[in-house]
Amino acid sequence: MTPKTALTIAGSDSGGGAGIQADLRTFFANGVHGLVALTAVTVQNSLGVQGFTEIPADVVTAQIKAVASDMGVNAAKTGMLATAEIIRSVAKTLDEVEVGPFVVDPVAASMTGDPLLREDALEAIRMELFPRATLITPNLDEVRLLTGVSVVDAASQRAAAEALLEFGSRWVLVKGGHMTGTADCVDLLSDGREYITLSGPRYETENTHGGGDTLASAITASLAKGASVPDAVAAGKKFIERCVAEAYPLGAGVGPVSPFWVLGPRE
Ligand SMILES: Nc1ncnc2c1ncn2[C@@H]1O[C@H](COP(=O)(O)OP(=O)(O)OP(=O)(O)O)[C@@H](O)[C@H]1O
Ligand SMILES: Cc1ncc(COP(=O)(O)O)c(N)n1
Repeated sequence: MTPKTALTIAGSDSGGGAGIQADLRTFFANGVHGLVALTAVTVQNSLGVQGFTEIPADVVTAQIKAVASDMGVNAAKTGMLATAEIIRSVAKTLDEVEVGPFVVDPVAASMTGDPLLREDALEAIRMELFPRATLITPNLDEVRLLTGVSVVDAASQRAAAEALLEFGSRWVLVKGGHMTGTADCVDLLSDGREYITLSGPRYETENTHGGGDTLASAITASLAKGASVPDAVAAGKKFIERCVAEAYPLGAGVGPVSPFWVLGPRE
């Protein structure tokens, strides 16, 4: 049977832990066929991002149009978008082709602090993509950059969700992976009417490279299969928890979260 399809519009991670590599393996692990519009090639390992080259904007949009017109897209997500020009071109293309539910992960920098966007591009994501998004999934650094709100507890997490919804997405997920002083990892999902707290154990590990991408692509896979946003986010949270629990060291720096558990027990 032909599986549902999910499109990632994102960059490549030569270390294989984040970016399209994380998205494609998460799509596979969640039973959907992955489609790709590559935006940038990063030179990256466990220690950080040494540099990147962006793909010309017309080549990014041609990839989207090629797969959408022929194969159909049941849901789509964005990761690293690199430049304001790519963002504006993607936004225009989304008005011309059907991609189903649309998840925007406003990736601004790697977890090692290296920029993944040229200057002024985050503002373009806010202006051009948030109003078109079914769901946006910022982490706490991105929340601060976008709204000025520093999330330190449940009240400020809710204030951040309210401020982010002003930018026009239908739903927002304020991820709490980087919140300090909490025993659990608490993410907050809201559409302005419902406020849904997703709480799970915080695993002791340094190896969380690709965690944000993996969560957003697991959510996108569920949306492609027809789940509601709350159900897709709940399933994504369960998926990422298991991936963080089984994360492994690789290289001298930060290792990746692991989807290998889906293969069952191995030697
Ligand atoms: N140590 C942990 N244990 C369990 N879950 C975690 C842990 N760290 C992050 N998570 C979960 O992983 C998901 C990604 O959250 P996070 O806030 O880390 O996003 P991010 O900063 O975009 O990710 P990245 O690590 O890729 O930069 C969230 O659902 C969060 O609750
Ligand atoms: C190509 C690409 N896309 C996204 C990330 C963010 O992932 P992380 O925050 O885990 O470094 C990354 N490092 N590289």
